[in-house]
Amino acid sequence: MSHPTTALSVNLNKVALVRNTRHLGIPSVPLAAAMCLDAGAQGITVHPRPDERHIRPHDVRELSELLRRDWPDAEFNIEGNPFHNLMEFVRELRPHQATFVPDSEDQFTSDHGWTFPDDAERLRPLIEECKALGVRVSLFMDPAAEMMAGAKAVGADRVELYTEGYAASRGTSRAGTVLGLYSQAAQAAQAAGLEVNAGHDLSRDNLTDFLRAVPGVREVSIGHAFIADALELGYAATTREYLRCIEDAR
Ligand SMILES: CC(=O)[C@@H](O)[C@H](O)COP(=O)(O)O
Ligand SMILES: NCC(=O)COP(=O)(O)O
Repeated sequence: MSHPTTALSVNLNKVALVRNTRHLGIPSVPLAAAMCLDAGAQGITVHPRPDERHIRPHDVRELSELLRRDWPDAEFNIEGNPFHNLMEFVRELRPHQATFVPDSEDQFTSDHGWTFPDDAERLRPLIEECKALGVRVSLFMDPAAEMMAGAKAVGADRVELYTEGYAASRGTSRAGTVLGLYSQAAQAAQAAGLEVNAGHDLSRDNLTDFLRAVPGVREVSIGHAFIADALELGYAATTREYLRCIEDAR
């Protein structure tokens, strides 16, 4: 049985970060989205952090409108902490997917996932609200196989495996062991009835090996390395390169 291809969702945080360093409106976040989608990306991800260091509320609204109008088959994934500002965007814009991330307001970058059973009861009503609005819920998780049943029990549709640990292990003596943790976590999630996404520090150098080792990943959301590559190659060529990395894993 042929498995669905892993979707590429381009995270545009770092386009907004550069844009915010002048009052000129360039580089354009919507134009970056259009060029990546035109080149074949299946979705767009943003993480509108409360301090607005990069993606700002107007970016989220403009992208939601752009995708609805011009790219109805593309998915819009909004990431954030549901106890901070994420739910306002979910209620207003009803994206295809909300990715719950347990970041503090001033966090340098995302660096850990939810834990179960600790986080279950406070997450449950917000997950129920998202699903009642027709929004798929993905929980940002460390590769902990033992946590996946808890993620399912609280009502999540998907988990997003936090892949910084995988990226950092590449080229070390722990690489095989660490990759095995991700494979086990993905299998445990799928056995529990969850679908699996992945993201953080994925790149052209590490993506194919990850997808070959970790079965059935539905979506990878990639931003930092993608935008760094796009500074050299352009959005369209970079999108094609990442789609090739995904295809090479099939
Ligand atoms: C949740 C995650 O790992 C990333 O999607 C996150 O958006 C990165 O945030 P920064 O781009 O602010 O580092
Ligand atoms: N969820 C991961 C994401 O959207 C982008 O993470 P990164 O590629 O910027 O590390």
